[in-house]
Amino acid sequence: MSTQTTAPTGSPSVGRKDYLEVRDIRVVFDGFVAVDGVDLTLLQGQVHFLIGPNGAGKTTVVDALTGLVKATGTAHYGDADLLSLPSHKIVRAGVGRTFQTATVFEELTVEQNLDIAGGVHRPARRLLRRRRFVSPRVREALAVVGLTHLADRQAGTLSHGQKQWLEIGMLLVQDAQVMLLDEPVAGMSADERVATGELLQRIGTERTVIVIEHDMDFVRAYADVVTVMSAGKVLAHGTVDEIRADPEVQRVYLGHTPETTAPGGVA
Ligand SMILES: Nc1ncnc2c1ncn2[C@@H]1O[C@H](COP(=O)(O)OP(=O)(O)OP(=O)(O)O)[C@@H](O)[C@H]1O
Repeated sequence: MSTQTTAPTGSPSVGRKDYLEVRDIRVVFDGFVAVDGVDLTLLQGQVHFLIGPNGAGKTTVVDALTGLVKATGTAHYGDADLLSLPSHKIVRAGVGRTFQTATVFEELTVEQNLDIAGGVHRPARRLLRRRRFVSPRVREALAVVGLTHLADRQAGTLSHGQKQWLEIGMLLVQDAQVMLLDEPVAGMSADERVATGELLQRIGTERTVIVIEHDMDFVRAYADVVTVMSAGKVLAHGTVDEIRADPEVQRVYLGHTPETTAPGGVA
């Protein structure tokens, strides 16, 4: 298990797509500093968790990396600095995200949702054309997220967990190599959590997966590496055991070790 915090040495970061290097990212809302000089090195092949108390700035970091809020600093991925790109170009660069509330098209089937998500790489005129076959990419995504048997089901009828898996499937068909997932297991049943953790591990072997999470049992079970944020800054970074042993982390969690904290309070 690696807790590397710097980019791999020996080759320049430009052009490399096996890690995302965030340096000195800063987001200010009307004078309020929500993210205050955050550095992150997110390596391919690891499931990376971002935890921290409510309001720590976790979602704002993800919003900045996906073009939803303006930020200063840099976020190098391949040839691109994500902070200088509009959202649609960030998607095309291979970076995708999910939201706390699933954003699937409820009236369409699971397969149609996946097909539309794959459209980010298809010309508009072909997007409008009705497809008579299931593309291999959609078929593979259905299998990876375990929704093959529900391909023809209307997305609005899926369970909360199944919608989250559909969203992850949509990132797969977009060929997102960096996936930023905002509290994917919130509201899931115990079985769905296990299935989701295993899914993250499967897809994380070949991608860079970053998960914002409050559920410490889930973090402990599936994290390769954890970054703790507090008040807009990175407080600690390491394995789950290293994080739990960190006195600063314990202090921020109001005198508790993170795993004793009630869900919905501090992560
Ligand atoms: N659009 C905005 N305008 C003003 N303030 C904002 C905006 N978005 C977030 N904030 C503030 O920035 C801070 C960080 O919020 P953020 O949602 O990133 O925290 P978080 O760590 O994701 O919290 P949670 O775990 O509760 O989702 C909070 O104080 C929040 O109120």
